[in-house]
Amino acid sequence: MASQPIGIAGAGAWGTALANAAAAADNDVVLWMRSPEQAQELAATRSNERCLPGVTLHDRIRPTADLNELAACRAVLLVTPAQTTREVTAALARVLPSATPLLLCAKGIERGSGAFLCDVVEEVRPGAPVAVLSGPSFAHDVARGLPTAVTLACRDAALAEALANALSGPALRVYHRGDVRGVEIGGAAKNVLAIACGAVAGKGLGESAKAALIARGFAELLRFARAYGGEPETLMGLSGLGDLVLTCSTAQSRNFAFGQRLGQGMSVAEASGGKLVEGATTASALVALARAKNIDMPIAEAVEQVLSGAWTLEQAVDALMNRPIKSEH
Ligand SMILES: NC(=O)C1=CN([C@@H]2O[C@H](COP(=O)(O)OP(=O)(O)OC[C@H]3O[C@@H](n4cnc5c(N)ncnc54)[C@H](OP(=O)(O)O)[C@@H]3O)[C@@H](O)[C@H]2O)C=CC1
Ligand SMILES: O=C(CO)COP(=O)(O)O
Repeated sequence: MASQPIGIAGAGAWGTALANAAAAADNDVVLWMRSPEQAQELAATRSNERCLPGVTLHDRIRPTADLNELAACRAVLLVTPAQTTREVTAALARVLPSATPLLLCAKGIERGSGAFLCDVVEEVRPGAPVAVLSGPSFAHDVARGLPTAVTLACRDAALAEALANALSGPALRVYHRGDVRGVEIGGAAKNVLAIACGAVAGKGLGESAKAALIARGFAELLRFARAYGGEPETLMGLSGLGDLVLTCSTAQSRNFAFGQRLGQGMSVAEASGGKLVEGATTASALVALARAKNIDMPIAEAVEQVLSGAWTLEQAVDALMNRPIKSEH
């Protein structure tokens, strides 16, 4: 069992960084990507210059474009954008044994259905083990071997512990937990809130406003998680508060950088700079889920109104500042 490789589906920045971390944790790694040309290039150059420049692939990583090579893995990490979860899980379901655990590493909520990603995976692979890996972790930091700590959640406690041990290495500490819903909510929602923090930075509204947004954003996260079955303690940990603080603090985050460009006056269409901005695709689904249960999420609402073109940023700031004064908790 221990000699089976770890599989990674998706060789973007995060998939490649996790491949290096898993290899550093003494695993053979099969790194799958959809493009045969990219797989050949990674195998030949031992680097992924397009997605993670300047990082050398660990010797124990085998790049491939053949999905069948994941069939012999002891677990597969799904590291493609949130909105591709259904499609890629369906492709994996055709080749993986039903007992192979799938670890979701994307952060988002499915648009259209409003489904949490673990529910999407369970729908596509009924009865197969599913886990989620999330927390404050920039791909470049992990790939460079900088100290990082994340949370892995799985309803099967023994499996959560085994997977956390398998992936923990010299620079990556993986904590385990049973609260799958809480962990995935933290990762999905913090991206939306980080857009707001970026916009505050881009508009020059000051560090005090940013700190207020983080604290009030965290209150939104807690309310949402409670209503959808997440445990408050989970949200207070790495995958909630930890990732919210990281993503709201620096333009190293694509979500923050996107918000920052909006704040500087760029249009929604221009601001992503061609990069994956998960908060922008998840905002409408998050807000729809909040409205469905009457959860007060004014910051997420404001982000959604700006992204949909209903409000300008100035209107969003006015709306947030002119809410009725109330008790803090
Ligand atoms: N980057 C980071 O620091 C972190 C990212 N994450 C999360 O991980 C997820 C992926 O992010 P990241 O790796 O940075 O994104 P990237 O944009 O760097 O990479 C996305 C990868 O997914 C592949 N892909 C896209 N669509 C499909 C598809 N339909 N089928 C198969 N492969 C596909 C892309 O392949 P191709 O090149 O062929 O298009 C690319 O390799 C996101 O949800 C993100 O929030 C989580 C923690 C940290
Ligand atoms: O999730 C991340 C860090 O934990 C990466 O954030 P971005 O997608 O905003 O770059």
